[in-house]
Amino acid sequence: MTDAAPTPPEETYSYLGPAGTFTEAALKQVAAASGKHWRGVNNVGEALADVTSGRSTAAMIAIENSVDGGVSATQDALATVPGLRILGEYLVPVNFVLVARPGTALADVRVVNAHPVAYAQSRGWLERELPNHGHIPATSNVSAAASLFEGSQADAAVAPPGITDHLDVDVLARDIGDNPNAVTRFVLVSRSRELPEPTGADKTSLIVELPDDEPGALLAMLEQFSTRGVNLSLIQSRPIGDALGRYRFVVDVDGHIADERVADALLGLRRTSPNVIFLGSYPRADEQTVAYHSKYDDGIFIEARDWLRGLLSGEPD
Ligand SMILES: O=C(O)C(=O)Cc1ccccc1
Repeated sequence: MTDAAPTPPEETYSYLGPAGTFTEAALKQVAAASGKHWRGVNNVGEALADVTSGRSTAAMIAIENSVDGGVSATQDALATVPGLRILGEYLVPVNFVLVARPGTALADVRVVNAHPVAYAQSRGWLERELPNHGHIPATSNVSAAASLFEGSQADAAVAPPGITDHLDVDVLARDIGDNPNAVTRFVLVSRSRELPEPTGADKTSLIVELPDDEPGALLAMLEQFSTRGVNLSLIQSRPIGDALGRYRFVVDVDGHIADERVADALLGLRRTSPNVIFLGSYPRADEQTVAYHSKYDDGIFIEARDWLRGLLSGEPD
């Protein structure tokens, strides 16, 4: 008699919950997550801890939005939690409604529950229409509304338009976001070492530290990319936190680590930076093919390497 094979743990995906958040909408775009177990969590740290502990296969987290910039909690977590890789990016258009318990009028609203990132994106409307309001931070856009029924001192909440599918709330105002075209970028993060295949429309995410007190160190870092024809789509500084004036750079570059020009730039960074964290190469959400000059084609780098190898091994010219 043979032993039955152990049942593998159910594949789980963590996301900022509860159901109805924009983060859930991003996870719905992931074909591999369909039909799997989804675990709603309270913050980015909890989502990433699920991944590092092996409790979850992957986690969906917000990393950047078009109004308020980079999500610092996410950028800092990716810089400090070891072993994480980004498998893909997903874009979700975001707009917001102001909701309240049934029967509340806009004129009654004194205090508003809102996720800090949603609050930052609705600040113009809130300051104009509710100039004296107070703000209570919430863990997510849906929990902002849910807590109105759980003893919150707030009278209203900033929430996603789909909130009425989940909760019995009155919508006091629609489209309260300061930018009607706001988009949030999410990333799916895992511990997997498997690199997504290059598609020609890829992005590589890195975190780079600079040598201390070296004039021109930032320029030298940027030159690693410019001399290989590699375009940057994001560069943002975040304080390292141990002393004033020490920063790390969150960098997104066009291209895949399997592209020779990107690989060569990474070698240059590794030589010149005290710490380079490779967060992953993955397909761009906008599917835009990466454009670059033909002098940075893979074949040009390969030929140069072969030429050097030939010289070293004494091959005839
Ligand atoms: O996913 C959500 O709904 C969140 O609460 C986080 C968030 C906040 C603002 C814009 C996008 C995501």
